[in-house]
Amino acid sequence: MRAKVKILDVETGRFMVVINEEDAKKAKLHPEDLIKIETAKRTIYGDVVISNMVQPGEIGVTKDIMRAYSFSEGEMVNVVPAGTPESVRYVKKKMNGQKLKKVEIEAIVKDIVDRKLRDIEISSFVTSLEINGLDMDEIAWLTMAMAETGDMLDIDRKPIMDVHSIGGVPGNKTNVLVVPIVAAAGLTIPKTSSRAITSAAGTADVVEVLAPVTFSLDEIKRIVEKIGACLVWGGALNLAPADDLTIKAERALSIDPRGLMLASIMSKKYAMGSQYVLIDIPTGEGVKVETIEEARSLAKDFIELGKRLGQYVETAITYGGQPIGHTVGPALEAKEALETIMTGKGPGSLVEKATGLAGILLEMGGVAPAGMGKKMAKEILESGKAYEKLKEIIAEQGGDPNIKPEDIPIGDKTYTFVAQTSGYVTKIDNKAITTIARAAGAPEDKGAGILLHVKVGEKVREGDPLFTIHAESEVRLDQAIIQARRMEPIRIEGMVLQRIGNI
Ligand SMILES: O=P(O)(O)OC[C@H]1O[C@H](OP(=O)(O)O)[C@H](O)[C@@H]1O
Ligand SMILES: Nc1ccnc(=O)[nH]1
Repeated sequence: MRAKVKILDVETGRFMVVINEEDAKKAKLHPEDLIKIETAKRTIYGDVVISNMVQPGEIGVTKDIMRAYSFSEGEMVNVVPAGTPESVRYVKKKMNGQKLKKVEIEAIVKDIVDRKLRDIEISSFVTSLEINGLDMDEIAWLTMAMAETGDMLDIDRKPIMDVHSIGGVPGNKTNVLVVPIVAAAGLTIPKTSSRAITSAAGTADVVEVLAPVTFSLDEIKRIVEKIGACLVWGGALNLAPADDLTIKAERALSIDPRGLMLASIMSKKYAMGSQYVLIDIPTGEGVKVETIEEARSLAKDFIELGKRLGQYVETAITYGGQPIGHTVGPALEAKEALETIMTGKGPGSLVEKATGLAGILLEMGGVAPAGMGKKMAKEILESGKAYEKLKEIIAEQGGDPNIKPEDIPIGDKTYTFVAQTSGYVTKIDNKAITTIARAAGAPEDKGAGILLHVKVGEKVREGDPLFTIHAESEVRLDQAIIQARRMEPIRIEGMVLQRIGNI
């Protein structure tokens, strides 16, 4: 069928093509069918939506499509039913627990990027990876396919350093400090982050409170060649574009299958041209990796994958048994990160982790002698040089470099939970903290989240505040309170844990 393009002021988060009811009947098209739109220059795929908001002979394209492919109003296109893509068979093969071939993985990734696989199929693929996993060959093929279906950055500075956390631990604003410390030492670090996957705030969500994070590759090249660093959102770029589409399914399910996580992280590092990569593996109860053995095995996989891609990878297994610092949620975390970098002082967990990771990078990049990296990182943080570099990053990315922690708006609907008994904090439940912060509206509501008044090991008296929930709306606050009452986010125990007798 030939049709005239009508540009719609509608955003759906998916590629959708609106067809008039009469046309749909004639062409035997049904809601959610996959259709192909062809012009002389391009072919794109989208899901059918049937509506009389377009006239017979017209198709409506949404803003989501327009952002990726520009059409002009009135342009004539061919509309053809697309049928089921071949790669669905390969998704099913993985569901059955079979190893995929290189070409099959390439077909799946290409179809994800071309939007031939819809959210339903992508989420089936993600679920099949969660259940059946990938071996190292499959992971390497997936990584390359994800990188090669997008653009590559070529920065005119060497060496290129990079850092990436596998995430999972609440409050992980660490890399907002690590990147400026490393760049202040003269190294180049073009950092891309994803938004939250399983947590209440990804690094991209946190940085966005301070400055825009959405840039083109050319803009990133300009920023990094000028100041040696950036803190941007990877999903905005055509950099490993399948990543953001699979992350969408992961976020909805709050899962991050191991093989896909390796490919997600390393495809972006590869496309950014990173040569020396440090991977942070937070380990502890209630995060992605719960035991040191699992962390070591994952570390080995990252290093092996790096070798196959020609990158030098080191890993740091870090303490993830409770949140990092005292804040969880984009604005609260941005505030804490800014306070810490401005004064050189902050929560022990945040300062220790940031300077520990930055120190490893300073040694990997050859600017600190072996064993001296952490000391140098601490000096850079305490001297204010890291803060100066963060200000440069904020300014180059279009934010206000003079932003102060107190300027950052935090959700003003609050509720504080207090200790019901005196004792010691013996556990902060990572999963519960994330669930409550998300219920409060994080990461979409930037001001939503949790402020922790205590950390593990601290002594509390009955009635002392334990944590405050911040939300931007009363409804969200109530939902978060309900979640918090259902769970035990902070456990308080006396020194005598149990009395057992007469057995
Ligand atoms: O904790 P969750 O949401 O699962 O993981 C996602 C977070 O982990 C990584 O952190 P970084 O950018 O290396 O600091 C990602 O980029 C993202 O910010
Ligand atoms: N799966 C992922 C985990 C952490 N960061 C990413 O970019 N991707």
